[in-house]
Amino acid sequence: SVDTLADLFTITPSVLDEARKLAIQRHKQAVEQALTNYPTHKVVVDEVTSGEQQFQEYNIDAPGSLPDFPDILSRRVYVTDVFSPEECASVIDMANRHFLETNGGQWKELKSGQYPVTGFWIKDVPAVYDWFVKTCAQRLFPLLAQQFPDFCKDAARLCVDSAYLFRYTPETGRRTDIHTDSGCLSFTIALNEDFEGGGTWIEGINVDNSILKMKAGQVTVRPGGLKHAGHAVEAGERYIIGGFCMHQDKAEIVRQLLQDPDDMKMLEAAVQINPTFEGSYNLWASGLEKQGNPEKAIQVLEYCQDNVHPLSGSVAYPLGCLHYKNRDIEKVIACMKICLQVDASDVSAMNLLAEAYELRGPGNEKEQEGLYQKIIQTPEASTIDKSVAFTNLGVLHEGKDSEIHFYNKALEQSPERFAPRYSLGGAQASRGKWKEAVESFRLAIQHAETPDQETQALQACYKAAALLLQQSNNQPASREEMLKRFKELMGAENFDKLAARR
Ligand SMILES: O=C(O)CCC(=O)C(=O)O
Ligand SMILES: [Fe+2]
Repeated sequence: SVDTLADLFTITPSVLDEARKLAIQRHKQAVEQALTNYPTHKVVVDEVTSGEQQFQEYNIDAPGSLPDFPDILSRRVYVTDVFSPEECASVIDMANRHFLETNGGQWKELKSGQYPVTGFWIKDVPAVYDWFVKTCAQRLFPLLAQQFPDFCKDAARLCVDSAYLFRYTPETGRRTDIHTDSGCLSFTIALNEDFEGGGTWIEGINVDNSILKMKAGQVTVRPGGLKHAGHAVEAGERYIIGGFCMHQDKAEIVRQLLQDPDDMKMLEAAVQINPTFEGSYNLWASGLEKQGNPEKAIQVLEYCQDNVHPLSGSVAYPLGCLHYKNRDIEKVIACMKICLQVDASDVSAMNLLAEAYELRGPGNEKEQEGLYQKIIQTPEASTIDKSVAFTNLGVLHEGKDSEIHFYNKALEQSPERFAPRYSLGGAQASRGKWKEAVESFRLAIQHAETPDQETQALQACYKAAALLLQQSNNQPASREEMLKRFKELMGAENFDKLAARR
């Protein structure tokens, strides 16, 4: 590892100047796009009549810093009452009606990091959109300007980079991944409160469990660069609107430089310009790895972990993956433990941690078993995640009664997967259950995902069929008779396929 960032930098001061220019250019384009998407500047805004709005205020105490304007934007979160329950209900209603009319009532799915969430970009739903553009200009921008006066003196200079409405449910997406927003000022509107769980997790906020709860109609305003997540909903539906804003006249240099994941110089420039923002390092490191320089990628991430942010999943996860490729198992384990300390339901981290324990060899079965069980019980885990975990449990329980039970559970989760079908056949064969094994291998052939898997399953099927025939007390009288029986057992098509390969 390196002690100073200077040892990692390669770009010249003139490239740094270019970077700033490019970022300003991108910002201009982003503002233009923002005003096209959300023409808040065309809304007539009445003279401000009401007095100062009252806010509850929360401090943030976390490592690292905001990507842009860290000295001007205070790391604070503010909550206030804005909308009536009726107005909130009518927005939810507009959204539901839209999907009834356009998609049979079915909501669309968006991605948040490793998790799916149902919802939509506000600009794609006309009724909500009209209400939203007006509301931003007339009611929300003024709140942002009021709370961040050093950053924004004139609410009319704000614009919306992007905005979405999310509907979290336990079944269709209960949470978002931990992230920062695409804009330096954000607001979140709580549209309802009749659900369990939910709330916004915000790194380092001084409330219980770092989860901020709002009543319907309340709005949070905060710097978009704070790390946060929609916290898991346990029951019911939770509706929120998130809006990410920019100042038309103030370019977000670092965030803009991070837009192109392949432009290495610009990623390095982002780190040079604000080395205290942890979020640039993983993008730079990922570019370095793609360029064939994993050693330097590791140095970059380790520097960040040691000097900028010791508890960051977006650093620890890619760093752990790089260590995994080097078979540096103890370091993988340390990194994945950091991920799970930050986010106890990070399924990707559980999977990689379990693989690390497997590579560590005999004596680590308890840890693996614990992790696979945990994945199965984690609501965020996808059916594939769970199927893989059940399959791995089967492998861990090889030879025991539970082995077959676990493969069947894996198939219940995900009947399309090859691995549990093939493993099930193997488990039946090793118990001398040739007839069942032949059936399982036939299904495995059907579900092969690669030509190698197909060959593997064809051969296993043949072998099981042969052993089954051997057992039979009426042996085939002729070679023809024997071929016929093989074809019956394996399926003629499979038999021919295998014969053709020999
Ligand atoms: O669900 C929440 O409270 C947070 C959603 C979010 O990420 C945002 O509004 O930016
Ligand atoms: Fe967000």
